[in-house]
Formats: sequence, C-alpha cells, structure tokens
Amino acid sequence: MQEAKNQPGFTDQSLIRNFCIIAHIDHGKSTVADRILQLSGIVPKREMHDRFLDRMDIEQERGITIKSQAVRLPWVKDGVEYTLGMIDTPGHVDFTYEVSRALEACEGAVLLVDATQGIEAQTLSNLYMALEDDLTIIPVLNKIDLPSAEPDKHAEEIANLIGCSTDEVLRVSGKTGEGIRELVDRIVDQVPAPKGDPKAPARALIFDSVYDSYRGIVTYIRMVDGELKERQKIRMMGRGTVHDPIELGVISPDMTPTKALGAGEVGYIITGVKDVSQSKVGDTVTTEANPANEPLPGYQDPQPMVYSGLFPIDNAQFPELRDALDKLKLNDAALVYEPETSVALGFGFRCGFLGLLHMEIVTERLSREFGMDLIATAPNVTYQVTMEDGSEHTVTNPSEFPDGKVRRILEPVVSADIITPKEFIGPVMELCQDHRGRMGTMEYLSPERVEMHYKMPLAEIVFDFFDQLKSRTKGYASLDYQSDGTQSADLVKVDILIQGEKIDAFSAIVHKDKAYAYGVMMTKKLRKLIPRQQFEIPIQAAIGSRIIARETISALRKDVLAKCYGGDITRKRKLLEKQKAGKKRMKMLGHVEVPQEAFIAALSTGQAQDRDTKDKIRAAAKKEG
Ligand SMILES: Nc1nc2c(ncn2[C@@H]2O[C@H](COP(=O)(O)OP(=O)(O)OP(=O)(O)O)[C@@H](O)[C@H]2O)c(=O)[nH]1
Repeated sequence: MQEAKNQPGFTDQSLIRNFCIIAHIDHGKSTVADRILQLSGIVPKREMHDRFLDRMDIEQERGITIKSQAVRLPWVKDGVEYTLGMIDTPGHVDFTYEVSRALEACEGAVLLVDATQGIEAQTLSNLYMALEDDLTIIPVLNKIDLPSAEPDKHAEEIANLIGCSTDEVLRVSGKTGEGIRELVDRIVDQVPAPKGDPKAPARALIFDSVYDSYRGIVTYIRMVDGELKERQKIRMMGRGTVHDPIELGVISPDMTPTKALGAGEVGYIITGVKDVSQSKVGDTVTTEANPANEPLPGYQDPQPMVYSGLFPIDNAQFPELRDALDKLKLNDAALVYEPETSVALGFGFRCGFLGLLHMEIVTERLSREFGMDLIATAPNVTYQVTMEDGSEHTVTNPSEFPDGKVRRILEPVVSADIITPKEFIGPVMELCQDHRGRMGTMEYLSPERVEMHYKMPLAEIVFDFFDQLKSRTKGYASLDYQSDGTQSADLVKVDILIQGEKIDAFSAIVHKDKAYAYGVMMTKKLRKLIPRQQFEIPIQAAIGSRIIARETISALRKDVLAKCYGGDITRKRKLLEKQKAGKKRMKMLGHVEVPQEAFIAALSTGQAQDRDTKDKIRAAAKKEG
C-alpha cells in the first residue's frame, strides 16, 4: 500500500522542520503556539482554547508553562506539505533544564521578545543555549498590537544582539494572529531539515516521559537515525532493557497511534512497563534486531540548587510518597531525592530542586496528582564544611551540620545577570549589596537599559531576592543566574529549642550577621503558633550552646469540663473524647504538643510566590499604562 508522503514513519526528512519557541517568561510563547496550531488546522475551532499546549491544571491556573510540549503539525507552503515539530517551552529560570532538553530535539528556535518590554534576562540565557546547540535562530517581536509596543526600538536591540539586520526581526501578535503565517513560512524556509541517516540502525533520544496510571510509562522521543516500527522489540541502550512497545505515535494535537516513526520525527512510545526505573530521560532507544553501536550523547544531569525535606503529615504515607516521587521523577528529570528521618517529623525525603518555584510546583503536583499531604521544611542550599580535624562534610540539611570546631564553610555562588531600566541602577546595586553581591561589569543594551553582572551567594538569591528586585524596580528588572563555584563564608547554624529540646526541623544555616534576626523571627513566630499548655514553655534560639533569642509561652490549665456543671455523664465523656482526638493531631516534642499547622506555618517562608509576583507585575504594568 502506498502511504502518504507525510504520514508518520513515511515522512520525507527534507520536509520536516523541528523548532521550539523560546522566550523570557510571559513574552507570549504559549499564545503564539496557539495561533500556529490554529492556522495549521489540526485543532478544530470548537476545541481550541487559550494555552492549548499547557496541559496541566497548574499551568492553566497559574498561566505559566512548566513542561515543554511537543506537537506535530502539517503546514502547506507553495503547494508543498511540510511536517512541523513544534515545542513550546517554559520561560521561568527554574525550568531552564526543560528548555535545554527541548533544544536538543530541534534544528531551529523562534526567539520571541515582547515588543513592549524588549530583551530580558531569560531571552539572553535561552538564546545562548540555542546558539550553543547550533540552532538556527528566528528573531520575532510579539505583542505588536499593544499601544505601548516599541517594535523599532526593540528590533534594534535584537539585531545588535544576534548580529542581523532589523528587517530580519519579524513582527507578530499572538493575540490578533498578525504576522503568524509569515513566521511559520519563515521557519519552513530557514530552519534546516533534520540530518539523521534514515538507513542506519534506529537511534532515538528520550527527551521526556510521563507516568500514566492506565498505560504505564509514556516515553517522548526524537528519532535521529533509522526507524522504529509497530511491534518491533526495542532496547534502551543505557539501561540495557528490552521492551515490546504496545503503541507508537505522534502528538497531533493529542496522542495519535502510528505504524512507524522515521528519522527526524518526534513522537512517543508506550511500552506498557510500569516499573519507573526502566526509563530514563536522555537514554537512547534502538531496536533489538538491529541495534546501533553508539548511543546518542544524552543529557547532563542538572545540579539541584536548593534542598528541602518533604514529610508526609501522616507518617503511614511514607511508602506512597516514595512511589509518588518515583513516578513524578519520570516527568521531572531535575528532581532528586533520598530518604531522610527527622526527630520532629518522622520519615520523609530530602529533595533537591532547581529553585523555589520548582519546589512549589513539585509539592503541589505531589498533592494534586498523588494525593499526598506534606510538610516541607525550610529550603536551604548545600554547604561544604571542613572541620578542624580535617574531616569534610557535605551538608544539604542543617540538622546534619557537624558538631565541633569548624575550619571553613564553602557556600555555592552564582553569577547573576540583571537587566533593568537605567533609572533603577541605584536601587538594584543597593539590593545586591545587601545580599552580599559583588558587582562585575555593566553593559548598556540600549540607551535606556542596562545589563548588570554580579557574583552572589546562591542562598541570597533563591529566597526573597526576586520579589525584592521586582518591587524595587516596579516590576521592570529581570534576573537570570547560573552556578559559578563556591566561596568561603562566615556562616553559623542556628538551632531552635522548645523546652530545652532541639527541634531539628527548625534548624537553619545562616550568615553570621543574620543569625540574630533569624533567631528572633523564629522564636516569635513559634510563640504565636504553639498553643499554651499546662506548663510554661521556653522557646530559644541558639548558636552552639549560646542562646541568642528567647520567648516564653505562659502556662494554662485547660479544663474542658469547666463549663459542664453536674449533669449528663455522656456529655462529659464526649468532651473528653474530643479533646483526646485533638491531641492525636499534635506532635509530641518532648513534653510539648505542637500542632501540625504550627510546623507548616513556621516553615513556610512565603517564598516563591511566583503567581503573586506575576500578578504584581501585571498590576504594576497596568498601572504604568
Ligand atoms: N496584547 C497581547 N497580549 C499577548 C500577546 N501574546 C501574549 N499575550 C498575553 O501575554 C500574557 C503571557 O502570554 P503567554 O503566552 O502565557 O506567555 P508565555 O511566554 O507562554 O509564558 P510562560 O509560559 O509562563 O513563560 C498572556 O496574558 C497573553 O494573553 C499579544 O500578541 N498581544
């Protein structure tokens, strides 16, 4: 039977264009992807909705992309039908790893810039990543429908940055659809076709995967060489496992089974396997009958930036939490975890994240997708501690901080790039100084906007820095950072003691100058959160044996029967039962009962509220007109 030329598995490689859309957060990637989908005609009008490719509820609710999404589209130009593989990527700095994997599956990148904002920090970092991968860059200004758009000015900025002429910078509106057809035609003209060898043994790169409770692991692949056919045994080259795929397909716009996948195509495989250790992002898929010799280069594992302990509120849920993390890891390759025990919180996992938004999303997904009720301990970075006796310790958890005389503590450092209008240079410098930043160079991107480079301790940047930067620059500054080694620092461990007992979950490693403030803040917070009990409770903050702050909760004798004069014994029993049930929900710490809510409230730092940040920025932008 003669198959159509662009059926999956039979597509002429010279007619394939794989590209991704990269941009700073909120510059309109998902909106432009929607318009391209619509124009291609694969999504029926009545099924089209905003941010079509943001398939997770959290993405829809928050209006941000968390996962890259690949979709296959037909596109006709000059009477020739092309096959486009389009990947919409996230914009937030915590999800840069997602972008880097998407780039590996493409030959071209649409670099989208908001015509009202111009180049921002993640515009640059994403562009540099795409250039490193030798992708063809198509520069585009979006949101030209807005009255505040300044396309000429920003086209100049982009042209200077990538070394093209201003005429080459396309102008589009994801909202009205203006210029989108020209954009896709440009992609077809300029993005090179994939260059794999269709005749070689099959090699496909696993760039993502997800756990489906009915069908097991779904693996997303980019075919590089050869082809994979239905019902052909496959081999994962890294893991060395062999599987019988039960389905092969493409996403167009939903999962569509196909008979084969050929060189250059992007698609998925379902093996029916439910054991999550069988699949790894970055592995190479080949066939069992005719295996390739060399696997594809794969990906480097990302280094976590912050760590936090995740503990099930109900300790019996520990095995479920392990299972949930294993499954989530399939879809979130940047997540790392290992078991941990806390005196106060029981069994849980020490988890590594790429940033606080990443941490927030993981906790939320564990709760929504796996029904886990969790307590997250305060996030911290990793320290290398050398003791006077020469022993070395890697500390990802303040409670592991070794006792004894410390010779040196190394903390992680990042190089941070901040782009801001020039009138905010002063406030930004002040803020960076407050956060122990050391200024490097500063360049003008245009007469009005500068890019400032800083070296800063990671611990200073991951927590509230971004919010403060936004508020001091009316939402106009943007930030990007990358790991940049370590430096020695004057840090101490602050312990919190309740009734003289150290509560491991509340310990923190902080800069010497901020230790006192942390101690006061934590003791005050806990005084408000822990209910009064029948005896006086001292709450102290200490560095080693030195107490630096203290609060006291005065005694109270709560007699639940006080108002129950004489009368019915069953009523009294009921009240006592109720009190007993209430006590069960408390954690006994020594002799002190601390309600779960107190832990949650004391440990929540009010951080990473990116949703709020985005809202604030939008509100500020509106105000500015
Ligand atoms: N006026 C106007 N608004 C636009 C246009 N494109 C996007 N927007 C709006 O800009 C906001 C952000 O758009 P998104 O498409 O979610 O941006 P994004 O780059 O995908 O965001 P992340 O995935 O979170 O990085 C939304 O409120 C869109 O409605 C446009 O061309 N014109």
